[in-house]
Amino acid sequence: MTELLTAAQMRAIEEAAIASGEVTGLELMERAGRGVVEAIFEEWPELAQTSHRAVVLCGPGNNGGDGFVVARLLKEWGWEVEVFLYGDPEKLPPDAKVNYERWGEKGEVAPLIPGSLDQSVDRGLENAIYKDQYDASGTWESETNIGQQTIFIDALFGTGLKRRFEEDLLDVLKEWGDYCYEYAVAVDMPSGLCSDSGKCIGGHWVFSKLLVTFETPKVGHFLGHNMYDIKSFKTVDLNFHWNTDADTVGLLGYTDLQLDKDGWFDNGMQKTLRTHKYSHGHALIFAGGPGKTGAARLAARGALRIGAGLVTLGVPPSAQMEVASQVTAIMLRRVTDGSGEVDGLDVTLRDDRINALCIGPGLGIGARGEALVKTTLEGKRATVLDADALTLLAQDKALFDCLHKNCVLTPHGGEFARLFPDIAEKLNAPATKGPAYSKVDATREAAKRAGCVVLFKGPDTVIAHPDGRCSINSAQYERAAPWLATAGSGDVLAGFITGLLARGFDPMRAAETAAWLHVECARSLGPGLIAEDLPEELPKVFRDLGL
Ligand SMILES: NC(=O)C1=CN([C@@H]2O[C@H](COP(=O)(O)OP(=O)(O)OC[C@H]3O[C@@H](n4cnc5c(N)ncnc54)[C@H](O)[C@@H]3O)[C@@H](O)[C@H]2O)[C@@H](O)CC1
Ligand SMILES: [K+]
Repeated sequence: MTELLTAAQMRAIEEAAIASGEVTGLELMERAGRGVVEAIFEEWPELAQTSHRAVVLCGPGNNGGDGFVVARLLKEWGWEVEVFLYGDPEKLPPDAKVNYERWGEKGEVAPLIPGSLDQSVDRGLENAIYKDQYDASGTWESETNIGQQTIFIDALFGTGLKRRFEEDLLDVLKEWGDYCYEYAVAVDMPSGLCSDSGKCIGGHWVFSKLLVTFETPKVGHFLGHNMYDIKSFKTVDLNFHWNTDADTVGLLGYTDLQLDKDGWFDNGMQKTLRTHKYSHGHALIFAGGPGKTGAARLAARGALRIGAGLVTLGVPPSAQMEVASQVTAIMLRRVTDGSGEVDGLDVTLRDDRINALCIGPGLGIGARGEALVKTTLEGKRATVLDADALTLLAQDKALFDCLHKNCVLTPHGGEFARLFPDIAEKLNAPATKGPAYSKVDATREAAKRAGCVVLFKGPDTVIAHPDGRCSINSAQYERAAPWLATAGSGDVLAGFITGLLARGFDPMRAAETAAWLHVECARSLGPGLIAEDLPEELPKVFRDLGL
């Protein structure tokens, strides 16, 4: 799994490498700056053809130091380079100071103060390529795109951002935001955003198209939704040895899922020629009353498609006809209440082959729902609790206390806030200091309190285990799938997790694998997706994965 680091963890591994004598800080900075230049040419090969103009904004720390290296290397390529420094050059840290001086042999450094960017843009316009012409329809087009010859490098702040910007810097950055750039690069972080949480600490942040980070991405790169302007994300290898005992966060990727070509999934419950449907578990998913059964049916379809051997919908008698008219491969069983000889859940659960349950989608928050959640939790079987079940847990502390290690909670933001109001308050408080409390911190704290796996949904889904293990399933950058935010998509996710639990996955791995496949289905299908499509796309995704 790609390990995502916090600023403190990154600093620790860098300091260890320097202390071991393997590399100097100056060499790391040189590799970082060179990496940025290479990433620029890789991203925009057209820029390597001729010389261009670069505007580099350097900050008061080592991020600024990287900026001076980039400026020097671009100058050596024959580019026209303007460098601005925010802060006192005498106070630069040692390696940044060396690179400030090296740049000083090639060009000037202007202070970054309000107005300086406007003047720089004016200078750029003197050489602008004006495109005045008739377009195909005969309309006069006039376009002046400063981005056509200027590349902007944001090396103001990286992992060391600590507090809100002073007003003078805010003025400068608002000036920056007035222009639309075709070529804009964030060095390590978009300045203003926290590298641990992705939150805006500075009061404003710098927009870019390309983000270049170093050695391994930071946790904050994959949290929140502030980095929507970044179209491309690159990681430069700084080439030093490190490993860390710290609790790092994993970024989920295909190779982490141990999907196995011969057996679908390498988990001891593979689908092979020797197995039959009872080898792959039996999932029970509860439906709500009439007119509310769609959510559970979506979950059931998801559980079946992801490979549960059998899936049964537990329905109240009033909804039996509705559900029966809609399902075929999925079975149906009357479950009227938590207990009772006629249609009681306790009777259904006498069947030990039912090894995974899903409760919540469309369940309702009335007495039946509450009784079913209670009996479900008492059974201690692998269980996904979603939607209305989460509301019921939030309302009843005694019910919440019944959660056990085989549970998976799948809240979205609103449900999370109901279940863990104090944690959500910390998470949603305006960030004023770095590093800020993050969605990773919040999900870890929630998992510990609940004593089970918590999957906190979003384009930055965070999955945490009570023992501290944590991963992010990102639907950002090249995995962006905004069309996944559609009614019922969460029900399908709950069904995917349930299906994998039925197949014997442990709760953490079931949640991680399901979340990753859920995004893959959305990416495979593309815009126009509705929740019903997600389970139906799984066979294609499996096939594309070579399963
Ligand atoms: N960790 C690594 O392995 C490497 C880090 N490098 C670079 O070094 C960066 C981290 O350097 P630093 O720790 O010096 O951190 P930064 O350069 O991000 O900024 C720290 C400086 O900014 C000041 N500061 C923080 N918030 C401020 C605010 N709101 N207003 C004004 N000043 C503020 C701090 O007092 C400090 O002087 C990384 O992001 C990366 O760009 C690279 O040079 C190479 C290797
Ligand atoms: K930056």
